[in-house]
Amino acid sequence: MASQSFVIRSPCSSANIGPGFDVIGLALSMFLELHVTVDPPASSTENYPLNCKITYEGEGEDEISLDPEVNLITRVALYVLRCHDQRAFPKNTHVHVKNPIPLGRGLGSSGTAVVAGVMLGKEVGGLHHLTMERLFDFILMIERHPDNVGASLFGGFVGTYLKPLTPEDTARVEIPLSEVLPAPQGGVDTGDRPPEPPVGIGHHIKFPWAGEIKAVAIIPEFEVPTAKARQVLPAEYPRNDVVKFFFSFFFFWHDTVDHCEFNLVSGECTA
Ligand SMILES: Nc1ncnc2c1ncn2[C@@H]1O[C@H](COP(=O)(O)OP(=O)(O)O)[C@@H](O)[C@H]1O
Ligand SMILES: N[C@@H](CCOP(=O)(O)O)C(=O)O
Repeated sequence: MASQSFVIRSPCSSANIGPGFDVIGLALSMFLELHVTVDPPASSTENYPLNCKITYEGEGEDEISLDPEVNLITRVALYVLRCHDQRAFPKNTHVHVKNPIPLGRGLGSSGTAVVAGVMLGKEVGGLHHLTMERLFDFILMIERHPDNVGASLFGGFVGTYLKPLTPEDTARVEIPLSEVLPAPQGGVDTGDRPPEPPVGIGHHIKFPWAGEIKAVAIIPEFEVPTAKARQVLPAEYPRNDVVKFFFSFFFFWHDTVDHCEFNLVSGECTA
């Protein structure tokens, strides 16, 4: 393999927008960047686990692991690689992460990292046949709320939902995350092939965004993990609240989506 270098940029996102809970996401113009070099000549004497050296600057630099078996980005890349019978990164892979996105504060940093991870797996693995839709399947095996990841992958203002799966596929995707992402194993590779995603887990629709509306993010000085934030939500909602929800969706749609004709049959949205 010839040496190569490239940059992957993945935008952060805001989700749970208004009434679009777990459905609508918006990509924002702040990007996680992976500066990747793959330099296979045998000249290097350095040996990194799984052939991958990670360096990191920016938000989270004191807490994010540089071990490729632990780091979320490289674990996701390894998931994609191992589904294609590549057990490790190509020799002498260097991933330099530049991250301006605050962690655990509502800008979808984990979804952005997962999207960057599948892109990394695709590029270093030479897996050029993987379409954006197929990459979405891999992402949805890891992150089951499609809104943030849909926006980070496809860009812009995006509606997403998970498609109903057959009972067999439902059984296949209901698997612990640890069986999808290679767990830290102290350098021992079990050789297991991880479960591949069924085809077409999710669907997305791109909406035209009304250009007059600008996004302003207010970032708190404390972190709240998304999983913990969700625990305060009630399991059921009174009917009045549900009616208000649909009402607000109607106005949200009218005000936010610029001149969009939504075709309920095709799922297409045309400006
Ligand atoms: N650039 C990154 N590299 C590695 N892991 C990351 C990165 N960004 C986020 N993560 C992981 O995602 C976690 C934050 O996820 P989460 O609680 O869902 O918050 P957010 O709303 O920012 O997505 C971090 O604690 C870290 O484990
Ligand atoms: N619907 C998503 C929204 C989470 O947003 P985040 O920015 O806090 O990651 C989910 O619950 O995962």
